[in-house]
Amino acid sequence: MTKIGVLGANGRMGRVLIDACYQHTDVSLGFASVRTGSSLVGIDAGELSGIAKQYIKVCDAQNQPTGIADVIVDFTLPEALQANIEWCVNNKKAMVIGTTGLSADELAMIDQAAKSIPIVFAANYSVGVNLLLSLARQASAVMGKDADIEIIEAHHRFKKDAPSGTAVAIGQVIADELGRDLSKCAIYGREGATGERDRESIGFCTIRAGDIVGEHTAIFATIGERIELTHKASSRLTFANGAITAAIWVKNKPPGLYSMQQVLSLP
Ligand SMILES: NC(=O)C1=CN([C@@H]2O[C@H](COP(=O)(O)OP(=O)(O)OC[C@H]3O[C@@H](n4cnc5c(N)ncnc54)[C@H](OP(=O)(O)O)[C@@H]3O)[C@@H](O)[C@H]2O)C=CC1
Ligand SMILES: O=C(O)C1=N[C@H](C(=O)O)C[C@H](O)C1
Repeated sequence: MTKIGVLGANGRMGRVLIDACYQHTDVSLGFASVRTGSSLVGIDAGELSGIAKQYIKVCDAQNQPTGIADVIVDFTLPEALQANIEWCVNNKKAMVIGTTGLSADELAMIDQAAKSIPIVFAANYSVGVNLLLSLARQASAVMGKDADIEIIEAHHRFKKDAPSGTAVAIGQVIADELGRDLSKCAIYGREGATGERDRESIGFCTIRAGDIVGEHTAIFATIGERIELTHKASSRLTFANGAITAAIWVKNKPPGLYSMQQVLSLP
């Protein structure tokens, strides 16, 4: 049995993660924490999640129990990352991190922490998106040199970062396969007299609307044909279930930084 500590328990993902812990037979919820000073401290984690009572009181992020959870699952926001990582390193806890929109410094923080604790870090924990990453790599190898490559993503109106972490991860896989530097070839939206398309660029297009859970398409278009790889998530449980799979996998791993592709043994 793997005991999970859920951070950011009041978030869209936090609440679904509590539900996923309840549904999985081989994990259980160790604790669930919320932002320091939140009025939700003390309420039942199950009630917060909208499921049956769990008889676990939501705790304050600065008062998390150190002896209960084996793996900490962090789907919060970039500003919470440093404190979350410090707590896990100090208490020798494995981590599953799903937060996106991280800066270079924050990514370096994860790299540094992974020297002392095992961490799975992925922009997307769904099986389908991780398969799409492998397919995008394959499509790049076969037709990437000739194709115009565009990545389109759509998410709910509440999302705070753009393009999505998943879109960036797809772009990175493609750029790596083609030997391009994503920071130089990425184009984030177009407007006005843009001129003809630069053949080496990788375009990103972002849609924010309503309650879209998460959709990604990678287009490889030549003159005469195109391939479109599309993934559509229709439930956040997809991400939460993937994070639980990662938590079980990483529990007894040595310190290091692991990907969801490794968790799923994808090529
Ligand atoms: N990797 C993946 O598969 C997926 C990743 N994500 C990513 O996960 C993250 C969370 O998404 P989502 O749940 O929709 O976002 P929400 O805004 O709904 O949740 C974020 C949670 O983090 C908490 N939080 C923010 N700052 C702090 C802080 N300083 N200390 C403690 N808690 C804090 C918020 O607390 P409060 O409620 O008090 O504001 C909130 O509960 C995003 O980065 C998103 O992109 C999302 C889905 C899948
Ligand atoms: O914020 C979200 O909701 C999601 N964020 C992740 C991302 O930025 O890629 C993953 C998923 O698409 C949902």
